[in-house]
Amino acid sequence: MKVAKFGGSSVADSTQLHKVAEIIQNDPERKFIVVSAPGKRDKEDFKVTDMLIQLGNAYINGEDFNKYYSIVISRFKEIIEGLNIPYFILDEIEHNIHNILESDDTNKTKFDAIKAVGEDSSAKVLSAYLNSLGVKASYINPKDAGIMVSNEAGYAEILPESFQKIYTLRERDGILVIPGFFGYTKEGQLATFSRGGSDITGSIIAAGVKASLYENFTDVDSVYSVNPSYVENPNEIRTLTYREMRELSYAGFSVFHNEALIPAFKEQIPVCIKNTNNPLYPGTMIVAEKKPEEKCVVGIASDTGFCSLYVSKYFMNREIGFGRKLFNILEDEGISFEHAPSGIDDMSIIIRESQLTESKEKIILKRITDELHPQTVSLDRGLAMIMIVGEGLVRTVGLASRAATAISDANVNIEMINQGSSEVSMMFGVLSKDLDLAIPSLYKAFFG
Ligand SMILES: Nc1ncnc2c1ncn2[C@@H]1O[C@H](COP(=O)(O)OP(=O)(O)O)[C@@H](O)[C@H]1O
Ligand SMILES: N[C@@H](CC(=O)OP(=O)(O)O)C(=O)O
Repeated sequence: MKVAKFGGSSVADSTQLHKVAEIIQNDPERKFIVVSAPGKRDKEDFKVTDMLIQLGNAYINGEDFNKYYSIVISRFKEIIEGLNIPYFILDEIEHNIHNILESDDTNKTKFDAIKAVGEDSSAKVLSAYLNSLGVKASYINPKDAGIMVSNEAGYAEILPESFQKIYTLRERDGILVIPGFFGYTKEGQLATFSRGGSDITGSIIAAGVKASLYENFTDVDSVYSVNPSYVENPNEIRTLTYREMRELSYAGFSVFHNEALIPAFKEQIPVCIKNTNNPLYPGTMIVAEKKPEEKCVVGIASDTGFCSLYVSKYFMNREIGFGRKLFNILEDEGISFEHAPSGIDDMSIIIRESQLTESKEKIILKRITDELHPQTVSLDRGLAMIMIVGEGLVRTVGLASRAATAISDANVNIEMINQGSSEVSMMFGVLSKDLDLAIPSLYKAFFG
């Protein structure tokens, strides 16, 4: 039995949904179908989830939300008409939105429930469409499927007790269409995963039902060695290990959510990234182990929006508890960190900029100055992280120098290097504005 997840681009309109139905019917093993909310139909288009977020924000701020409501409803109206399925589904979608807004829930819960309307509606639409084609299919709400999550709206995590119930879905008749992106807390409240979280639902279902394969259908033929927005026709990756894909998706390969690999990895379910627009193409397999390859680097990922908190103090290495006190300050202020390279007298902590408002920055710098008495403490914004990833990395001589040469060939200054903490990746920090130069140069050095 397989799980097939169809992303926003695959359910963006009725033409895409025709393809989805054909893919489902072409393989009787495709029993568990997970869907996202309708995504962009072209570059200028909007994602339904973004409109729902605008709707939720407008509602909470007491502003007029009708503009966003109409956009969402007209998108589903177009899809329902294009598929020629019963019109009452549109009424159901409208009722759902009104019920959420008029409920007694807190604004936080209502907001998450509104965010999930896109996925929930997509699943209802697809199961009705499959029925109209004579295929036995039913919509399954995540509560009914057993997806129980932690009480962290917008960042929910799966609870381990979910998997036993999910396994029982195997006994149900026909195709099960499950909305991605959300689950329910023990108290019965809806909570969404982080953005892009339908990939996580697909992986949870695949692990729960012990699927033979988790197929993730998107709009590209494969995972490429570099984000295709930086390089034309980049190298296609045929096979990746879970470790490689997790590092790459964490560092910016948005094609697959980095948290989505964990449930599949725990149950050793192979994952295949495939193209809804070219379903016979083999795609990219993600597996536990692969044969050693000639090329030790499989991909170069990058992401912007980081800052570096730099602290220096003589004899930092000998001051017992210095690191703990520094991290305690961050913990107290509710800040998580990404990397923390350190030296004898220095430590840099890489943090996502979105976490540090100007007032938070002031508080943290003052507390470090007052409580740790460093020589220097400063914060540099506008950083990008580049991650070079490959299983063979630790065994290959001269890789760091090849990468550093490629970056300097592009006339880009390296702000930071972090190698050694992960066996499969090497990290370089550069200024965000230099990414357009550094990435093509690195790509040329390793794949050109
Ligand atoms: N290394 C990469 N390989 C393939 N696609 C990538 C990579 N990095 C970023 N992407 C982007 O990921 C997109 C697919 O992910 P996403 O937009 O989330 O799809 P979906 O709508 O199917 O969920 C691609 O269109 C591509 O622009
Ligand atoms: N619709 C949600 C969840 C998701 O996974 O979407 P997509 O498959 O389009 O990345 C979002 O936009 O975050």
